[in-house]
Amino acid sequence: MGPHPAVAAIRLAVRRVLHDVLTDLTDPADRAAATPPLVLVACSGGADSMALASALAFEAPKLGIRAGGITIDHGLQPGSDLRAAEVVNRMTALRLDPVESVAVRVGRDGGPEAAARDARYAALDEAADRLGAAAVLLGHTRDDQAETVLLGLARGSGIRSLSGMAEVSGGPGRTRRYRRPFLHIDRQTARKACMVQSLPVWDDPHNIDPAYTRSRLRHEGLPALEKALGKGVVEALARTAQLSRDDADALDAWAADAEAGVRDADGRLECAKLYALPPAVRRRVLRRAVVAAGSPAGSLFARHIEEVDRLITGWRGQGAINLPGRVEAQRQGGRLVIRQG
Ligand SMILES: Nc1ncnc2c1ncn2[C@@H]1O[C@H](COP(=O)(O)OP(=O)(O)OP(=O)(O)O)[C@@H](O)[C@H]1O
Repeated sequence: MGPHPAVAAIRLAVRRVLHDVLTDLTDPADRAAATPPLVLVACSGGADSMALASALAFEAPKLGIRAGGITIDHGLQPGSDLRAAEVVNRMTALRLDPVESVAVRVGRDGGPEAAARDARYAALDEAADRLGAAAVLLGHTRDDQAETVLLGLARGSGIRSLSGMAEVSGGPGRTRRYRRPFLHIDRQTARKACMVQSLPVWDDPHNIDPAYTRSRLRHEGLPALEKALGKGVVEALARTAQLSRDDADALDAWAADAEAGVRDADGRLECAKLYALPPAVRRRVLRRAVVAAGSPAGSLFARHIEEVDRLITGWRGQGAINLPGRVEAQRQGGRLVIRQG
């Protein structure tokens, strides 16, 4: 008898990703540096990442891959170090090796969720570099993706923010470090896979704390939407993410091409040529120019770009616009001058 369908589903998802990781290791230097290659799972001890850890432990040896695990202790609750130690034990019991717990100090920038995430990814990057990992697997599910799309929609900042999380994304110097094998797997399946394999899971109290936006969305928002629109809404939102990502990538590529055509010999942006571009492309060209001038991409919001755009489409002699990172945008003689002050 084969494994339970939930276990088969998570294993297949992980197997596919491990094949991709091996395909990406085409650089002979990479292959030589890490033989056999190491893949890490980022494990919180929750159902999603425990299911992921179990599937990685099962599939990796069959492909000649070493499987390890990292858990991050955010130090946000009393006893979090003991819990991290317990997660290490659980990963060790799955025969992952190496297994580590890394304690981080969570700052305050951008609210508690964002600060914890920043600290977590910095620690995962550091661990992956130090251990020479070819990839780090994350346990985000289709439900997480649906939540991310809704959060993006509520921000009102365009299709890039509707495109949710990528199946493959980068860290510093590594464009394809993070992999999300479960983006097409629902949370129930991950939970079921843990249950039938008798894997103990730890439910993060933050996930049910109504003080957190994502938690409210998970426990109140999405169920209300499902009630109103039907059960397929999670799947539809996840599909929206994929379609939006493809559209956003295409528009970004268009904007990269268009940018060269709207600069004059001195590299300044010509307002008349910008005006002639479709708004979606023009706003992207402006965003690229503002980021290139030194504005941190993470602090630049749609409203900033809209204001710069009004120098092109709503020109009535307005003054310089101040942007994050001490960048200034100003219209001068039919040209847009964007520079750091
Ligand atoms: N403390 C942590 N240590 C290591 N990895 C983590 C930690 N917290 C989150 N992750 C990684 O990020 C993924 C998404 O985490 P998040 O908290 O957003 O979702 P979740 O649904 O609570 O996941 P899980 O059920 O695995 O805890 C996790 O599946 C895991 O891979």
